[in-house]
Amino acid sequence: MSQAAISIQGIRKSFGKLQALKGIDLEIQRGEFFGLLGPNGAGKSTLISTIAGLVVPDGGKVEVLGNDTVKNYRHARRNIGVVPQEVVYDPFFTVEEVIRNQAGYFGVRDMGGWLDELLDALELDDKRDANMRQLSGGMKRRVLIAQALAHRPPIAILDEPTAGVDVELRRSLWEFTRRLNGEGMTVVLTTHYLEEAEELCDRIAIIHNGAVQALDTKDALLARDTTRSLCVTLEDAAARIPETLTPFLADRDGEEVHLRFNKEEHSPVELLNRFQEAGVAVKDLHTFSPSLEDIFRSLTGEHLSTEEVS
Ligand SMILES: Nc1ncnc2c1ncn2[C@@H]1O[C@H](COP(=O)(O)OP(=O)(O)OP(=O)(O)O)[C@@H](O)[C@H]1O
Repeated sequence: MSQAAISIQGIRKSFGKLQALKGIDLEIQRGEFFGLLGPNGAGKSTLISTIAGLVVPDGGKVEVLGNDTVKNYRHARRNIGVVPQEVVYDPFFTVEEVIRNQAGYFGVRDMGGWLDELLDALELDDKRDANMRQLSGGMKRRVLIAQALAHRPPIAILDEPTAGVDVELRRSLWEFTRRLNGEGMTVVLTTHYLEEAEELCDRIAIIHNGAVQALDTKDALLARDTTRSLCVTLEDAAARIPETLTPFLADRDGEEVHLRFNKEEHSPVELLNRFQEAGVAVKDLHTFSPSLEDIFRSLTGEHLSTEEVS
């Protein structure tokens, strides 16, 4: 079957005068690990809510495995598990009850071994009888993920699942989502962590001001920027930069010199030779390529990361 997992066609949504989504077209294929990136207020959560049928668009339509999210809400909704950004929970239930209730809501009475698998993968085994209010913030977040996946949907949508989560848990969540994706689940992830998108996603849509600014594979996005950097450490901190290299000079701090060049026109070896020709000795060097953060910044003019990834 060639049907897309999620087909988004011309979605528009305004809140009063604010146009949150200005006509979004996206097709997410089955089995993809898809990243939705954008700065705060770009429209990512509104788009996710539209896919989940929680927001009715002003125009356009979304289909989940061929089911229209408005006309055929129940079928569309059953095929997705949404992990919301906000941690909302019922304080009166235990972890196991919360997960079972959610499965029941989608008509799954017998979770079989899936409950244990979820609890194990999310490291919640010893918390299965704990009351939700007894859990730490990170644990509650893990329960939200288990809850969203309780009915074993073919598509998982994770809205910043690792925001505020410690490094170790973040790693284990990455592993788990990667495993689910490897088993055939389509995963859509919104994140502020470019490191996360770079590591996990096959294709990435960059959303800014309610519109798709770029949509491509991660590798193609990274290849768009042909700028490269060469950083050298000079033997002599007072040495003059050869004139042939001054057009490339991005920064200098004593013996540390940062050169920026276009890889299609120049090479690091050529630039190093220019030092040698001018008799300036180089004691160390390294090169680096632009990151998704650089590409993101050049497309949107904004930084994506609001927190440090430690
Ligand atoms: N229910 C609402 N009523 C009014 N304005 C809203 C509502 N929901 C979202 N908005 C506005 O729509 C725009 C897009 O918001 P949205 O939450 O979709 O962005 P986002 O990309 O998910 O941002 P973040 O990364 O901060 O979560 C924002 O300007 C937001 O203030």
